[in-house]
Amino acid sequence: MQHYLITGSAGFIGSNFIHYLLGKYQDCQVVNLDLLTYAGNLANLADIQADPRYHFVQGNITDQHLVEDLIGQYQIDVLVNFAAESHVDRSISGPELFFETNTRGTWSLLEAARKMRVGKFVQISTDEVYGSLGPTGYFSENSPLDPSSPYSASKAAAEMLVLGHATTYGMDVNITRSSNNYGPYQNPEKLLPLLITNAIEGRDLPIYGDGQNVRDWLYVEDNCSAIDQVIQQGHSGAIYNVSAHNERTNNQIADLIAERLDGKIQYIADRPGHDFRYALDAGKLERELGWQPRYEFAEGLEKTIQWYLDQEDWWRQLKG
Ligand SMILES: Cc1cn([C@H]2C[C@H](O)[C@@H](COP(=O)(O)OP(=O)(O)O[C@H]3O[C@H](C)C(=O)[C@H](O)[C@H]3O)O2)c(=O)[nH]c1=O
Repeated sequence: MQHYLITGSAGFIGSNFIHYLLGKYQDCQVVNLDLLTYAGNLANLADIQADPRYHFVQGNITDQHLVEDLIGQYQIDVLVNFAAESHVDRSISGPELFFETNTRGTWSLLEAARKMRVGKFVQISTDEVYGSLGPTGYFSENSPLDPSSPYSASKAAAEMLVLGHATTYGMDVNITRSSNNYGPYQNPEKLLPLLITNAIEGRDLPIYGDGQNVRDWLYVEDNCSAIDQVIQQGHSGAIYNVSAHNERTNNQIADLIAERLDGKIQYIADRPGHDFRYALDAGKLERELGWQPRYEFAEGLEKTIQWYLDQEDWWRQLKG
């Protein structure tokens, strides 16, 4: 039986991952450590709060003593770090918190995991650590890191700390770098849920600059299956890109949503330092671990739109 400490699991990808784990493994214990910032929402986990395999603790990943206590108390063998400030626009207006949570926080977790001899440490990272691509080509795990924003720089720095602990202390670590996730429970500050919910509300769909920027979209459940596979089979020290090869311009995304929900696009000022294109080569994950995404983009998008249509109470509270 595996005992997981999963940080930041009241957020988007973390809460989806807990649902995935509890659905797949009858025999596991899951501790969710989450600070409950604006991005954490226990409503995401309401359906499992009484599950005896699940335990929630409110706290900060920078609190190393708390993390050490939890590791000891729950005999944790796998620590998965989802906890992060994740919104690029917020990192531009308030960068310090991104350093504190994403970089300092990862440091505290690593130190706690090292001292308490956790078996496996998995760092959830992002394709944004590579920076921006031109119109062609793909990032592989060997591409140089060239982050553009305080957010991506804080995540790249965190990765270096993880690798340093692996090399120096022999810790068993993995890093996953996924492309843009979408699906249920994503905060409507992010592009896809923002456009969907704005369209439902009859508001314009804001697109930065000329809308030609490209993102590589991954249905969140596919990211969860990839992370699970990395935990179970990932080679010690390895980094894995995670992508379903669904590149779309922001204009294409906005057009699809505008058409489906009768919305109107409005072009607005561009994001400073806006990366032009992300596109990942996920061949290593596919070849070494046999991972494949399950969802085509059209199916994932329709499921996502339907979820937001069905869950108005959930997102209206967040949009305030
Ligand atoms: C909020 C917003 C965004 N955009 C554009 C900016 C990007 O080109 C694209 C997606 O933006 P979003 O902020 O949703 O996501 P990214 O900046 O690509 O970053 C996201 O995906 C990576 C992998 C992470 O690691 C980040 O944590 C996650 O936030 O839409 C607009 O055109 N209008 C808007 O109102």
